[in-house]
Amino acid sequence: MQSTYSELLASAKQSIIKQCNVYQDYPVKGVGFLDISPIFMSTVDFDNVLTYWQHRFTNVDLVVGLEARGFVIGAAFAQKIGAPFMMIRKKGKLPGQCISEAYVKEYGADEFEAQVNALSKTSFPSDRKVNVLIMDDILATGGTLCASIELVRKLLSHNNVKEYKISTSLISSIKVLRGKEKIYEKYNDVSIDVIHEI
Ligand SMILES: O=P(O)(O)OC[C@H]1O[C@H](OP(=O)(O)OP(=O)(O)O)[C@H](O)[C@@H]1O
Ligand SMILES: Nc1ncnc2[nH]cnc12
Repeated sequence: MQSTYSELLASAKQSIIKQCNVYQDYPVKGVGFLDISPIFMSTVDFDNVLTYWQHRFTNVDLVVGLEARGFVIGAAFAQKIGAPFMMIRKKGKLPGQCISEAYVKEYGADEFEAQVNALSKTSFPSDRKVNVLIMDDILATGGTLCASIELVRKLLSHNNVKEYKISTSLISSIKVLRGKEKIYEKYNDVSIDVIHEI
């Protein structure tokens, strides 16, 4: 019998709790690092997460994965739902003309880039809003996600996509760091879906 939405969410949440580990004072003192990588070693647990997302997000026209852990998550989900996948990479990793956004994350500063022509060969629906899903593992301070949203908005504008909805999907978020609030303050039209908030 088909699982309900709440059963799928509960199953995904349990898989994350079961597989993910926290490392104190890594990579720097004061950071509680949430390591989600073990979930990729369990096809059952990883699929629980992907299956929840498959029911949570429909009509996804583009999946965007954030370097590096977001690549694993986003590419797997994009392939599962049959959607195109685009990488947002750290500065200096992408050839050709790029747009960039510098940002600060919980334990340092970084800069994202996206190729200007990344969407040039992709055809999007013209009879409804284009649904873009940005995927990553952790929402901590929100600096990373903010930068990725800015790049996606610029890319969509560059490709004359005027009607779109940007959704974001994370395995986990760290509530005390108020990353969600940072995003909602800057982008009130973006949705944030987190399976397991700690
Ligand atoms: O919410 P924030 O405070 O901005 O931090 C969240 C980001 O930090 C990590 O990326 P990081 O660039 O450290 O690493 P990775 O290359 O290992 O994914 C994580 O994967 C998120 O992308
Ligand atoms: N606490 C944390 N755990 C894992 N990844 C992170 N990226 C930023 N903060 C993090």
